[in-house]
Order: sequence, then C-alpha cells, then structure tokens
Amino acid sequence: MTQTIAVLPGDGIGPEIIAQAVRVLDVFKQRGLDVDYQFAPLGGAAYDEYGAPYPEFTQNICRKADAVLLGAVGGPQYDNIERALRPERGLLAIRKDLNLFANLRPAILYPELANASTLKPEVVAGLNILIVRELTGDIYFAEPRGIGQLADGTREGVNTMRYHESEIRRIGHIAFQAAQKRNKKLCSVDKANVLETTELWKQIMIEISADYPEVELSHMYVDNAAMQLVKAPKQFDVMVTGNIFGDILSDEASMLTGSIGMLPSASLNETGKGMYEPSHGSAPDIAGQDKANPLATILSAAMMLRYSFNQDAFADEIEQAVQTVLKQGLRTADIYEEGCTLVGCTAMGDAVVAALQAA
Ligand SMILES: NC(=O)c1ccc[n+]([C@@H]2O[C@H](COP(=O)([O-])OP(=O)(O)OC[C@H]3O[C@@H](n4cnc5c(N)ncnc54)[C@H](O)[C@@H]3O)[C@@H](O)[C@H]2O)c1
Ligand SMILES: CC(C)[C@H](C(=O)O)[C@@H](O)C(=O)O
Ligand SMILES: [Mg+2]
Repeated sequence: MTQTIAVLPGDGIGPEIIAQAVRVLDVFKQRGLDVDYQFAPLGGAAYDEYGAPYPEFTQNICRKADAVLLGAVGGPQYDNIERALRPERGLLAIRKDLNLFANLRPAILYPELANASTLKPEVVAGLNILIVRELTGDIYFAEPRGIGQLADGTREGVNTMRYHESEIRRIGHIAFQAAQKRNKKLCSVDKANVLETTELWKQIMIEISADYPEVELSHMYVDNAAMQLVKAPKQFDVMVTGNIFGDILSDEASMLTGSIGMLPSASLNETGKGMYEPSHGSAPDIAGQDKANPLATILSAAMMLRYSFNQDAFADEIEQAVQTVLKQGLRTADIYEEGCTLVGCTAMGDAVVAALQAA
C-alpha cells in the first residue's frame, strides 16, 4: 500500500533544502519505494496562508501521514507577532499533537570534514554521538507561563520547569535501548545540584538502569557536559537529557561535525511514527541565495527511511552518497575549506542524486 509523507518546507531556507531531500527520495521512488508526498505549510508560511502556524489543513495531513519531513520554520518578519501565532509555536504544536517525545540527534563526523570543525581534528576524528532529547515536556510546555504585570506596575516573565516521572521514564527507555545497540554507554545530563525537576530525572534514570545491566549509566551536570563536549567529545556514546538542555547541547554538538548544516534529527512517538528535520533553523541570513547546506535534511530523509519505512539499505545508501560527495571535495559555504569545490544547495543535491544513481 502506498505510504504518505507529509512534506512541510516551512520558512527561510526550508523550501530550498526540502527540495533537495525530496529529489533524493525520488531516486528511491523510481526504484520502487511506494510513497506519495503531501505538501502543507507550517510556521510562517502557514501563518501567511491560514493565519495560524499549525492550521487544520496541515494537522489533517500530518495526522494521517505515515511520516513527516520538515525543513525549518521562523524568520525575523514574524518576530513581533503575537506569541501564540509565531512560527516556532507551530513547530511545538506539531510535536505535541503527534506526541513526538523522542528526539534523536546523531552527531557524526564524516572523516572528510575533520578540518571543517572549529575543534582540532584529533579531538573530533571518529566522533559518533547520539543525543536523545526529550521533546514534548520541560520548560517548553509547562504552565504557568507568560509575561505578567505585578501590583507595583513592574513586569515579570514566568516559565515553569516540570517533568512527570512517566515522561522521564519513556525517554529513558528509548535512550537505554539506543545505547544497548551502540557502545553501551549512556550519560544522563541534568542539573540535579540545583533543580528538583532534574533530580527526579536522575532518580528515574537510576531506577530504569536496572532493566539494562549491560549499559553503563553515568550522570553529568549540564554545565560540565557543555564543557566536556568541546574538551573531549569522544568520551560520549549516547547522551540523554531534557528538552531545553538537549536543544542547547545539540547545537553545540553540531559544530563538532563541522557545521550545523550536517546534523539531522528524528522525532518519534510511541508507535514509531516520526517527523524528520535538520536540527538547524531557517537561516534567514542565507535564505533565497542557494547557499544552504542540504545535507542535514538529506540525512534526515535517510533517518525517515530507516525508522519509519524500515528501509535500512536505502538509508545506508544515502549516508554513503553523502560521504561520496564529500570525498569528491564538494562543499557548501558552511563546510568549505581551501582546495575544495564550493557549491550551492542545488548543486549539492545534484551531486548526491548523481552518487546514488551511480551506485
Ligand atoms: N527546527 C526549526 O525549525 C528551527 C530550529 C532552530 C531555529 N529555528 C528558527 O530559525 C530562525 C533563525 O534562527 P537562528 O539564526 O538562531 O538559527 P539557524 O540555525 O537558523 O542559523 C544559525 C546560523 O547557522 C547557519 N545555518 C543554519 N543552517 C544552515 C545550513 N543548512 N547551511 C548553512 N548554514 C546554516 C545560519 O546561516 C546562521 O548563520 C529563528 O526564527 C528560529 O526560531 C527553527
Ligand atoms: C525553533 C525551536 C522551537 C526549536 C526548539 O527549541 O526545539 C529548535 O531550536 C530546535 O532545536 O528544533
Ligand atoms: Mg534548537
């Protein structure tokens, strides 16, 4: 039966990078992958068309789809609209609506990019970390929130950090299972020395570690983890952390791989349904200039084939094709180094498609 991919290009560079990922998926459609695309707006594009960042039109398509492929949302033209209508709220709403609580962000350094990282090549060579970020709880979603006025006329901003143990438990199991399939090391990142929410996080991780005796569990405070990621990133195998810490640490980890333009992600729910998107944003500073690196989005499409469609061999082929184009010396501006060939977003897509067709 034909399966459906909801394709949400979003804003800024979103449409440019999504176009390349769709071309890559088309290669597999030609080889028999039985999928159809349904395009829908999210974020600013949806606000422009429907007056809401996650309108009913998009909700209906995404709820029925077997998987969702997203570019990125947001842009300066939306920064001053009512908060509830901002593009980023559309992204949070779709994550909550589809219950996508498990965000997997693999930071893998392709050997060809060892010099593209701002860190010394020997610090990052061979890097392969998986960040497991909880995505539907924490300070992102808990009430109360808002900016209020106090009796004395001054204003106060409020957000609330909250986790129920069931939310911690389910992301913990995902992380332990991922570690079990990898190098069996799990580092849980918290701020249990200060925040009770994350003290509970740590307790739950210890409790469920009993189910995974072969996985070595360690704990690290988030400030130290931020430092260790640049000092000695290869000490990590899988890291598991809450929504806000995971947001920050995954952007940090992306630079270990050369560029944020290289970091894909999968956001999964309990049934395995997923939304796949690069970890970066809509990059308004380079939008519309054919300069964006499409590889994080193309690698996110590979994660979709692996997790949503059980097509491991196709996913491997995409990852191999990305390595081939890097070996050929092709680089978008964010990963460019002397002696390589500078290409735009479309030409990078062309090269990945050509590598797949040659394989
Ligand atoms: N998942 C998402 O949709 C998502 C994620 C992060 C930020 N945002 C939104 O994106 C907008 C811009 O945010 P920001 O500037 O803080 O973060 P950003 O990730 O969009 O950009 C940060 C820097 O990285 C560069 N960059 C990002 N992706 C790139 C790519 N594929 N190729 C080359 N360079 C790339 C940008 O040019 C910029 O210099 C904001 O509205 C923000 O809310 C959306
Ligand atoms: C745009 C924003 C809502 C989002 C987040 O904070 O989760 C982004 O930074 C991400 O990492 O996907
Ligand atoms: Mg982020």
